[in-house]
Amino acid sequence: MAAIDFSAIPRSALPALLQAAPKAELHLHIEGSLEPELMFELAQRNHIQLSYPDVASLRQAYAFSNLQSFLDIYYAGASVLITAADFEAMCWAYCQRAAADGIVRAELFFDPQTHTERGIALATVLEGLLAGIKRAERELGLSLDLIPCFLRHLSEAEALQTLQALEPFREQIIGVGLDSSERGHPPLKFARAFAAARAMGLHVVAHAGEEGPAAYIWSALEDLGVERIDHGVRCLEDPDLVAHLRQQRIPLTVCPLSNVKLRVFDKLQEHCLPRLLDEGLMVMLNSDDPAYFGGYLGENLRQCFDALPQLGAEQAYRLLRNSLEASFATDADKHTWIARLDACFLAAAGQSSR
Ligand SMILES: Nc1ncnc2[nH]cnc12
Ligand SMILES: [Zn+2]
Repeated sequence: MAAIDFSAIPRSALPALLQAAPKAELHLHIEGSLEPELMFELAQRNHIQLSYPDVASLRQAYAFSNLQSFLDIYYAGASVLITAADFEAMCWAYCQRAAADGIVRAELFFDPQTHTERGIALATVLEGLLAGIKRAERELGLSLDLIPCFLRHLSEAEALQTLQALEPFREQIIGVGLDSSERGHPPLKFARAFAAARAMGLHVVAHAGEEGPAAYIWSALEDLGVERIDHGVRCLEDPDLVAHLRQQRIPLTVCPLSNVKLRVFDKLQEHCLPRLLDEGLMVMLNSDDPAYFGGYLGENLRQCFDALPQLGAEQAYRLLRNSLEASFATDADKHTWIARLDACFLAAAGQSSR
């Protein structure tokens, strides 16, 4: 392949290119894709009373001061999910939006304990999500996999019980993650649960360095053995960590609109994304909880390229390519998608693909 001449791609061409080019989403909580309209529909169907009278007032409540203020509302929202059909509807709705954004691969987080604690069987959750996934693979041509996450505000014993409950579904998941309230819950707390997951041959990832310090990123790498860091934006506070992340090519699944909504950064213009790219880190964009944070992956890309004039065609290519490379898809699939990505950028630069 000819080297892509990024200087030949004008900034005005980027929105269409970012939209059309193949990309992966690696940090998406499927419960965070539950839009208020569907939430109210499911609440009515399941005879559940929400704390807000209508969609408009619920949306108004989406003004968060930090991660915990969001999580309180997010867990309450998930309480409308009761039957497999509910999980399927939520999953299918996300997949349609993902396909419209040019996503070819998505690795979906879900929180088993958020549902089992309410008496919903893990089998029901998985039956619904897998039905949505199968439909999206068939009708939209997406490549999808599931990553259950342990809730870090709960104990390690509960994480181990959850892992045990997941064992019958081993072939339906590709990895495990760690999410929920970060501060006060260092990764080390889950060292045995992650060792057990690795022993099952599962991929392992963890949220770290979103609100928590750079030390939590080190701990996720060293104590849990994670392959990717979810968020990780606070790595910049530790130059040794930045050097390590660069040398080891550890992916950081960065979520800019989430970071602004949860007040990690005051505004997108102040987001550290350009610095992370300048440091040569393997970053890509993700939507995290798009129904709550004001946009899906396409919107994250659009708003970042609008707000950050330092980003151009080369950075756009890097972000998309990193997303595909950092995925847990097969090498053959990654190769196919990267060839398509290259063809998109070569065409935009007016170069031939051959
Ligand atoms: N951004 C986030 N951080 C931690 N836990 C989460 N669960 C859902 N979204 C999350
Ligand atoms: Zn997240």
